[in-house]
Amino acid sequence: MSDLTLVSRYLKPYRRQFVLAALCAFAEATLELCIPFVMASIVDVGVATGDMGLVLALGARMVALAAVAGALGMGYARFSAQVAMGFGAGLREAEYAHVQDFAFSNLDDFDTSSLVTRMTTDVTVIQNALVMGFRPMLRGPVMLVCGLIIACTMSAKLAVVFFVILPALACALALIVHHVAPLFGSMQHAMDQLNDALQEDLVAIRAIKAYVREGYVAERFEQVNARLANAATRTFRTAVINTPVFTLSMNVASVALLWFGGQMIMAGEMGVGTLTGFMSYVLLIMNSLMMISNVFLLLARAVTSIHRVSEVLREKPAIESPAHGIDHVDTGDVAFRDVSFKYSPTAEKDVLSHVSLHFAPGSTVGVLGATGSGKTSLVQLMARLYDASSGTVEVGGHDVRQYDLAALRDGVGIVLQKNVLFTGTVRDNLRWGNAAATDEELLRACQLACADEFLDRIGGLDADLGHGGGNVSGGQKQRLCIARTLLKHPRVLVFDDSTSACDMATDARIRENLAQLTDVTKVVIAQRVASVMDADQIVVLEDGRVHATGTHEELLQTDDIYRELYESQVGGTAETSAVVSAAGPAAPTGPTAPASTPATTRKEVTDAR
Ligand SMILES: Nc1ncnc2c1ncn2[C@@H]1O[C@H](COP(=O)(O)OP(=O)(O)OP(=O)(O)O)[C@@H](O)[C@H]1O
Repeated sequence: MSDLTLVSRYLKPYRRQFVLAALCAFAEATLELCIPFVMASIVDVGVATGDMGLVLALGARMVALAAVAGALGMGYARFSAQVAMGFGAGLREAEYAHVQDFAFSNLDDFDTSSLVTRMTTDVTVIQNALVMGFRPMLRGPVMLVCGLIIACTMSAKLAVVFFVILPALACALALIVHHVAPLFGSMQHAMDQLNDALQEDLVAIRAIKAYVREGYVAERFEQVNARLANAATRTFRTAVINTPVFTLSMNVASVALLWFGGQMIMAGEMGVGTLTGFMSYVLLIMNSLMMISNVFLLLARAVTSIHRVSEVLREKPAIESPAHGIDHVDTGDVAFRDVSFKYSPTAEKDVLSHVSLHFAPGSTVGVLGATGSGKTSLVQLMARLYDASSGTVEVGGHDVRQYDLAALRDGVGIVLQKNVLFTGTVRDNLRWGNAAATDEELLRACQLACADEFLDRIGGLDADLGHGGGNVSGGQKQRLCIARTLLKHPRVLVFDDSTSACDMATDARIRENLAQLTDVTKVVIAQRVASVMDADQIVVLEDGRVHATGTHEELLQTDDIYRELYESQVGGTAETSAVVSAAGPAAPTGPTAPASTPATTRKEVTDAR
């Protein structure tokens, strides 16, 4: 019921059309009820007395009634379409807007494909229930009650037939609806699974081809497709039983009425016209029951969808802006104070454990650690993409929870590990960072991110990046994503392995350029020691804990993990490395490539391919 109240809120803008549609349906049903009555008079009075004038007058009345009923039916179609389509659009919009407010943790709770189904198929199911169910929902009870009253007035004796057959039919239809309602739930779930498989396979179609796994994914798709087909077959196999049950009841009622009615005519208790009119009401009454059962079937399906849509609308965003939050990040000072974090409150183990760190404003901080050690989790807390489970994360001297979310995320610019570009031009994409940026500002950001090196080749700021940025290479995509974040002019800039697809020389040039941003704190997560060895501070994470912090030289001396990483990537023993390090990182194997490195490197050519 609460789901229904929640969803019906989106009907409010269409109240007028809703009432008009209801009035049309109601009036149409009432007029239709009068028609058999007039028909009985034509036969019993007009034909019986041979009064042709009366027959014609009553006939004209029947035609007029039918015409007005038809016009009302059209009125209903128009208003109900406005209600259903407007309501559906409003509901989809509300779901979409609410999903935009979801925190990362909310998104972890819903599969993308399920969200898609809930915004499309489920809304369509509710719309269909409105368009197809509203009219019979109003007409059904009106026709049933009025039909029974009129039938009783015509012949109370004959109407007894209804009181035997109708309860039996009602019970049978109720049983069918009761049985079929949960089946709709399983069918929608199977639909989610199909969408999930479809989405994953289409997104990964290139990888599927590269690994020659077409056969495997086709088989997997066949399975989910068969599951949906089976669920739908089970559901509709049961749902359609109401048609033969209805036909059977109808035929039994007709035979019984003809049998008893015939005897009554022969006994002179009833006229032929009355029986003819009565038979029309049989059809009307049975039809009304059929309508009501169909409405229940539609509603049973719609209720499942309403519940699924309500689940989305009810999901409370895990992270929200505080009222009157701080609207600007003033400095790039970052502090983690005894921070622990896990993705789910029920998870046994913390992903980050008692992390305490301080990054000075304007400094460069490198974050290293094995995969899964918690690097991404650590930096996500700075922009409040997730909230720490305990302890506090401070940016610019304030707890991140005190900031207005938009202000915080403008102040802490993250180039995510799984970065994305969108359909559109380079300019459109860069302006995600700053909608008001001029072309000069866009080009300056591209220069800093070393994206200017390929920009002319792909067609400049007007180049079309294609769907998901598919027209550029991995390394080029990363550089455009860096430029986009730079345009936000953040106080803290976070690179989550954001240059992994760039060659070493480009990586070094980007770092050199970013070093010019002296008032910006730069936090660089990297797999390559070379990417962070110039940093003011390097944080080594192990299994969610801070294993060590220090400069490159300090860590070489004191930290086993760092030393091993350095030796495995750069080569040499700790002693020789210390010598190398003492000699400066500009050694041939170091990170800073000669300034004369050609703009287009072997790696980039490979990327472009
Ligand atoms: N959305 C999530 N839900 C649940 N667990 C997660 C989620 N994201 C990451 N984890 C888990 O948290 C741990 C730390 O992951 P995180 O991504 O922070 O590591 P990382 O050091 O950045 O790894 P990598 O270098 O591979 O990117 C891992 O064990 C991972 O499985």
